[in-house]
Amino acid sequence: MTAVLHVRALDVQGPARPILHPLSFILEPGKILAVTGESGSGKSTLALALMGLLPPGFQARGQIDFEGTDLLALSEPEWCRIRGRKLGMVFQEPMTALNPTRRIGAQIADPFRLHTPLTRPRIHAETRVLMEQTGLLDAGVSERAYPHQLSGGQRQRVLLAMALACQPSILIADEFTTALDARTQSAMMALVTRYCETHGMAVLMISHDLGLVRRHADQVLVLKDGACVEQGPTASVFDAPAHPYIQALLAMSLHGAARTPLTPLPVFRAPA
Ligand SMILES: Nc1ncnc2c1ncn2[C@@H]1O[C@H](COP(=O)(O)OP(=O)(O)OP(=O)(O)O)[C@@H](O)[C@H]1O
Repeated sequence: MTAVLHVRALDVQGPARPILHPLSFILEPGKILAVTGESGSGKSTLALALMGLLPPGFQARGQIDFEGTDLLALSEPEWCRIRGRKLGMVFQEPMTALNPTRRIGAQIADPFRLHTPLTRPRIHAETRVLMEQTGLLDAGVSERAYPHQLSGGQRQRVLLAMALACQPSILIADEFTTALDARTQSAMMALVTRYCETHGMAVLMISHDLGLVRRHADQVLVLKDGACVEQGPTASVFDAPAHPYIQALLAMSLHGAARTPLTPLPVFRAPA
């Protein structure tokens, strides 16, 4: 199958040190690639690099080939034409990603206004469809609500609605179900999977939740200290993990941290 995104030897240098060591992978249409690894392993940095949103002082090198264009060579105006239209992203922190001073209906409508020629009544109708698909209408959330009037999970749904609005070729979802209860999490994953099946959307899903990864991802990439330690089809990575790091992550997720002896972090050590 032809890749929708081909990442070759992508690395990210931070202000003081390398954050991501060279990574290569592909995203296939209609498939989900999960990126997992411990906190600080570089998952969000990878997502931000793919969206051209690295913080100041960070530098990405390598190649991110999307529809014959190297994204790393794009100017900011070129990025603005692609972000939100071809590449959708759901960020980890919904409160910082939403504008607190604007009603959520207007924010969900933004991608239509920015990237499509739809008329105002059509935009309004499409906004309602997205609110219905993401369960916001059923939860009694009004288009006129402000972000602070919503729960964390509802705000996460608003971000998903915005990301899906233009039926992107790629969705980058950074821990987007972490704030959701199990039932809502599975409804959101069902919606994402439906977009994969019906629109051929490819997904890069960042998650600590190995159960979620196992249930939904086609491929897995495991990061440790900014380097890829294992990647491949989900069944192979879970059933026969080659690297001791993923073996340890799986053991902890299966048996629970309480049964796994952990080295205490220096900050929690009792004074001598
Ligand atoms: N703005 C920044 N300036 C300097 N270092 C940063 C900055 N943002 C992230 N880092 C560092 O980059 C590394 C990777 O961080 P990143 O947020 O990508 O990890 P992560 O795997 O997404 O973690 P988490 O699961 O906790 O979100 C960490 O060591 C972090 O301290």
